[in-house]
Amino acid sequence: MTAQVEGDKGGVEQTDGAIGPEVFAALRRVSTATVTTQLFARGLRNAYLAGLRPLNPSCTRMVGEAFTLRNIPAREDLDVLSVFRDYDHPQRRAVESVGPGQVLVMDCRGDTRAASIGGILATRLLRRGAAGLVTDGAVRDSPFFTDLELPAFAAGVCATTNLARHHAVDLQVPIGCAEVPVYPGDVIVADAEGVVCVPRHLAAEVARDALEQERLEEYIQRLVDDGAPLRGTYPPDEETLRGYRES
Ligand SMILES: O=C([O-])CC(=O)C(=O)O
Ligand SMILES: [Mg+2]
Repeated sequence: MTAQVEGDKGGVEQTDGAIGPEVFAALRRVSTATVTTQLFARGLRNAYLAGLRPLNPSCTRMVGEAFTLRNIPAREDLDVLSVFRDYDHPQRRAVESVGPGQVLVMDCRGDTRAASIGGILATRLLRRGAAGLVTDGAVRDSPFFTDLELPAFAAGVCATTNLARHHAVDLQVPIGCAEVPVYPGDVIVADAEGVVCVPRHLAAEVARDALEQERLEEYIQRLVDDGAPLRGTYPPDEETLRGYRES
């Protein structure tokens, strides 16, 4: 694994070890659109978790390491209400294991016919210091999520409890979420547009180059807003780049 330290010009550079806080800080400042372009430039075209929407539109900014939970289809004889008497049920254990700053990412195989989590468990995640939650299934208690100060992204809402469709099996294994591969420790980045998964080993360089892309695009945006045509401006030719460097 690689990790990152603050570069001498305020950027981020790779070293060995954990992901540095400056990488998370940089990713918090850039859009998911920019992050997908940086991943695309590195050959990764399937990083955006299509179809997931924020449950609280005023609480969408989320960056953190993925903590994964895998569900398989439920079975009537196994998935009954009494399983929750076991506090170590994998769904409950997942909630009580997510660390501060981590994002709980749940694989529900895109099945929104039952919830994957509800308001009480989400409140517990918030109190544990989680950065947020992501599911390619549904949530229940969705009106409660509208005001919850926890970024939460789901493919739908459904009043039915998880046991009807989902059998939680594994924590911290590679999963598919909205058909995107998510490995434990990958960096999840979200904004009002949705959720992107950044492979852990790319987090630092994507953060660095995304910041630079956004600076340049802000400059281009201003030029276009002032009436500049696309030709020569977007993408920028040498003259526009010179103007940007001198700005
Ligand atoms: O049964 C569930 O999915 C859990 C639930 O409602 C909650 O956390 O409030
Ligand atoms: Mg509930």
